[in-house]
Amino acid sequence: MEFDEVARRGLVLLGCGKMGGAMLDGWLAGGLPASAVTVLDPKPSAGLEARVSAGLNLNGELPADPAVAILAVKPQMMGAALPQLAALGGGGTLFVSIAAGTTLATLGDALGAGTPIVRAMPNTPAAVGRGITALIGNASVDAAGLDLAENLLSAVGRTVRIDTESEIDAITALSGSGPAYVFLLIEAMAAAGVAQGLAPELAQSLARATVIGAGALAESAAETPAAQLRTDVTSPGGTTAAALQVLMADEGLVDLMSRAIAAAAARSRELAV
Ligand SMILES: NC(=O)C1=CN([C@@H]2O[C@H](COP(=O)(O)OP(=O)(O)OC[C@H]3O[C@@H](n4cnc5c(N)ncnc54)[C@H](O)[C@@H]3O)[C@@H](O)[C@H]2O)C=CC1
Ligand SMILES: O=C(O)[C@@H]1CCC=N1
Repeated sequence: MEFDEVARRGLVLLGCGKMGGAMLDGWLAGGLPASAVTVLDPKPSAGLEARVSAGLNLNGELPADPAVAILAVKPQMMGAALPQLAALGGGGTLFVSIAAGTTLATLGDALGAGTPIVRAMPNTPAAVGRGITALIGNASVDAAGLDLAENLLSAVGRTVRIDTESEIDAITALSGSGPAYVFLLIEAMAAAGVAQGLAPELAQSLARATVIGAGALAESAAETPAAQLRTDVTSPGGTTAAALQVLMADEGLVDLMSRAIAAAAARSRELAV
């Protein structure tokens, strides 16, 4: 992407943990100069500290008029952390919050009337440019502000604009948290392989390669419904059918996933303050 305006005016990142760090990696890999980035984080990782030699401003003074400020602290820390950036509110700096739960109204109250704020929900595959981020702006964000947020987020994967803020709870539960479900699937498949007598290392690499390969196939066959891709694996009376009888039974994976995602969405609503 073109980082011109962000490179010229600067980007401030409040909180550089797993998700802030994943996005930062993506932006730097995409050509944003480290010297354009100011990170505020009381517990910087060693990897982040190593970027200081490339010009990244770590816990130093804020730029006077940054193009964008990214809020990537935990929702529970937002109230304590946000005052550090309050001086940038109400004006030309676009705020982009990726915090689960925290609403546009809450952020607007903290940052002052007229502050352009985009609420976004990314996921950690952003670190390798394969994230998916949903975003929505408040009433103070104009078309250029939304474009800027979308440009930044599309530098680390795909983006989708939404019209209703409350959809973010379900999106957080599905794609924000979703990578964890896939990693658990790898763990569960590997453990099941070990239970069937495979060596742990072999089971791990088979499980991982299977999920990676299936993901790539789902991507290359984007027009084919997942149900068809599943059917393609399933020989009548064969091994896959035997497994799917277990996974697709009442209270099987579909029911379990539905309950898991409902729990995550409920937690997202609880985190709303
Ligand atoms: N981890 C994920 O997969 C995703 C996380 N998110 C959201 O991203 C946000 C961050 O989550 P993670 O990166 O997982 O958490 P994390 O705990 O890895 O990172 C949070 C960072 O904030 C820093 N921090 C704490 N207090 C601070 C303060 N007063 N000022 C500046 N920095 C401060 C911490 O030192 C830490 O590095 C959360 O709001 C979460 O809801 C959104 C989508 C996905
Ligand atoms: O677990 C969480 O609350 C955050 C939001 C989505 C992914 N991680």
